[in-house]
Order: sequence, then C-alpha cells, then structure tokens
Amino acid sequence: MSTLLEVDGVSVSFDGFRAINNLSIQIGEPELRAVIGPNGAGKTTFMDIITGKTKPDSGRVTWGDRNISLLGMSESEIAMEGIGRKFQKPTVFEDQTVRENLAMALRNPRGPFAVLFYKKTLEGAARIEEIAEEIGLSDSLTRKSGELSHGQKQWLEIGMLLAQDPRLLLVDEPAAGMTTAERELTTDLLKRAAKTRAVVVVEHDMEFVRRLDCKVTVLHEGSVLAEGSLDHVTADKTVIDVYLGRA
Ligand SMILES: Nc1ncnc2c1ncn2[C@@H]1O[C@H](COP(=O)(O)OP(=O)(O)OP(=O)(O)O)[C@@H](O)[C@H]1O
Repeated sequence: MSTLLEVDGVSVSFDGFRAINNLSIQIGEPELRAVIGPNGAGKTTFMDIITGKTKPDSGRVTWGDRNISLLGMSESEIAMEGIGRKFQKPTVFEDQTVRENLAMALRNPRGPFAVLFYKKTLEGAARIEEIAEEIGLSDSLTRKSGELSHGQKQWLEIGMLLAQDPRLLLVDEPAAGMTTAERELTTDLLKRAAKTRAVVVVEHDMEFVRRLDCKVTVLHEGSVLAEGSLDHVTADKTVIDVYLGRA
C-alpha cells in the first residue's frame, strides 16, 4: 500500500478558533479508513481541506505518485485529480431513473481525456450494469430515483461517484437515517469499493465502524487523538475520556 494522500501539520482557524490544529494524517491506496470523534472535532473541516473548500493557514496537503500539493488547486481541479465526496444528504436527480442518473455521472467524466474515450454505446451500458450491481440496484435501474428508499438513494449517489472512478472517495456519515439492513449492505459496499481505491468514512455509529473492520483515526480538537484498530482506539484512556465516555 503506497501513500496516496498526506496531510502534514495542517492548521486552520476560524475567527481565532483553531478548528484544525497541526493535523497529520496519511491515507494509503488502496485503503479503507474510518474517521471518528466528538462533535466539533474537525472531521468536516478535515474533508473541506482535502477537497479545497477550506484553505489551511499552514501545513501541507500532498497527493498522488508525484506528491503534488493540493493547496494551490481549486475545488474542481481537485475533483479532476480523482477526489470524490459524498455529503450526508443524498443529491440524486429524483425525476430521473436510476439508469439515467448513472448515465449522467458517466457522461460527466472527471478527467479531460475521458470525454474523448467514452463511447456512449454498449460500453457505457455495460458500465452502468456493473455499477448497479456493485451498489445493489441492478433490479431498480428503471425506477425513478425519487421512489427509492433513503438508503438506496445513498447507494445510487455512491454509484454516481464510482462512475467517475475516483482514487479517493470521502463519505460523510453514510449510516445516518439507514435501517439496520441498509447499514450492513452499505458497509459491504464501502469495503468492496476500498479494494481498488482509498475510501475515507466519517461516521459516528460505532457498530457501523466495527463492521467496516478498518484502521480508525480519532480526531479531537482538530488533531489526531489516537489511531489504529477500533479495539485499540476504544481501549485508549484519553479516547474514553473525551469521546466514548460522553455517550
Ligand atoms: N466556517 C466556519 N466558521 C467558523 N467556525 C467553524 C467553521 N467551520 C467549522 N467551524 C468550527 O470548527 C470546529 C470543527 O468543526 P467541524 O464541523 O469540522 O467538526 P465535526 O467533527 O465535523 O463535527 P460534527 O461531528 O458535529 O459534524 C467547530 O467548533 C465548528 O464550530
């Protein structure tokens, strides 16, 4: 596993408040990583920094085989590099079918050359079937997306991101609002997706994180408090004091 993303000594303040404080995190390729931590720990800001929405005051964020800096790039340039982000609320086109949503995502390639190579033919159709299978919606391709359950909409949106073939997928609280069965399918989906790319999941639900069965980073006050297996971090006294003990 080689390093894909390196956040090194990053800090950012909002009106004098240090939301991210000398944060260093490395993400490998491929890798599945869970990021947990109490409210206000800086999880969202961490993702905002990676995607270019928030620019840090100091530190480095380097990416890919050539260690290029993401800091001078716009949000769309970063997306073109292959960083996809799934926000908490699903944003699929409800009036369109599942197939149409996936087709739109395929037609909207992230790379400048993809448009030249993409053929709107059998290849596209086969890719749609493939993604539908991966997200468990093979039987729902002709359904209007608005008719899907909350969990299915989340999977569709993950599928739309997978259509862009990201190297790093950031997923914000996927378990929220899902049934137990949907959560189980979602962990399977994320684990599969992370076999060939980096997937970073921010999540509060500990059962969900346990099922992900991956390395966990605990954030607190904008820094890494602990890192390792879920068993390792949940046995850590400071983690219990500032996070787990609060529940
Ligand atoms: N744009 C902003 N302006 C001012 N303060 C901000 C801004 N964005 C974040 N903060 C503050 O930075 C801290 C970290 O926020 P962040 O949303 O990253 O935490 P979080 O770990 O995602 O929390 P939650 O689990 O509640 O989503 C919080 O105290 C928040 O109020």
